[in-house]
Amino acid sequence: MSLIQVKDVMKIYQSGGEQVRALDGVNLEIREGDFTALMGPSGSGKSTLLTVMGALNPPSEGKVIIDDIDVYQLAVERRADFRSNYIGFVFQQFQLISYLTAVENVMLPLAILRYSQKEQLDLANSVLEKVGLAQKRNRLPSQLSGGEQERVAIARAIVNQPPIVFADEPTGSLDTKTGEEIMGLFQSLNNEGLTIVMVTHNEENLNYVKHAVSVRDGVVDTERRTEVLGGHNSQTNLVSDSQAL
Ligand SMILES: Nc1ncnc2c1ncn2[C@@H]1O[C@H](COP(=O)(O)OP(=O)(O)OP(=O)(O)O)[C@@H](O)[C@H]1O
Repeated sequence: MSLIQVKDVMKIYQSGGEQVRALDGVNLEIREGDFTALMGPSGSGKSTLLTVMGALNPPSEGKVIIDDIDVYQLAVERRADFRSNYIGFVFQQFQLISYLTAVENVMLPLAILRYSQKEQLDLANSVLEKVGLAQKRNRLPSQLSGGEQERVAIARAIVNQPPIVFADEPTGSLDTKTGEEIMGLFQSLNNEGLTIVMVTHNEENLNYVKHAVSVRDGVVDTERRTEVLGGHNSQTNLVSDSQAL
């Protein structure tokens, strides 16, 4: 079933006196349970597409429909509520709050959604356990490695069980081995049903995804679907290479 539909999306930024056409007629469908990589050269529009899909960045033209909801038709406050319930974000620089511990960082989205203190703590602890950080829950971000900070950011993104996570270059600042561990974590979350859309420059990450989309000059250039065999993906399993929509 199609969970996210991007329909004829244009995004034009005003930069000084200039107009930058960051997205130029994008059509894309993300199915429920998909794990999609957005790849492409620097400046091609990947992050813009991610934020437009993530209900954070209104398109100049076109629509984004998530679970049959036309997200930019929602008033700003309702769109913020929608984001809180439907979408988790993981950014390359993690964006953890430096003076809060790991568990306090993970509790934040639940505090915003007005969960009780006990629910916040119980859910944050259980999700930190899931990402392998239960022992370090009381550390500040500065007392954690890059991979561990990434795990906290992932825990924070999934703590209120949104159906979708968007990640922008989540392995960009990690060494190869840590990057592989993080991709393995994303893959196991996807196997549990989480829909994930990820911007990445790293071709190795294609080993973990089900669907790769190439973005060039603000358009979706090609799409490839991978077939998952026994829970493991391989680039050799690419089964189709079709022109996008
Ligand atoms: N807020 C903004 N104002 C003006 N121009 C912008 C803004 N954000 C992005 N752009 C421009 O839009 C185009 C697409 O940028 P975007 O960040 O989406 O590309 P990207 O593919 O994610 O790049 P990278 O891989 O380098 O992160 C670029 O030309 C960029 O300079």
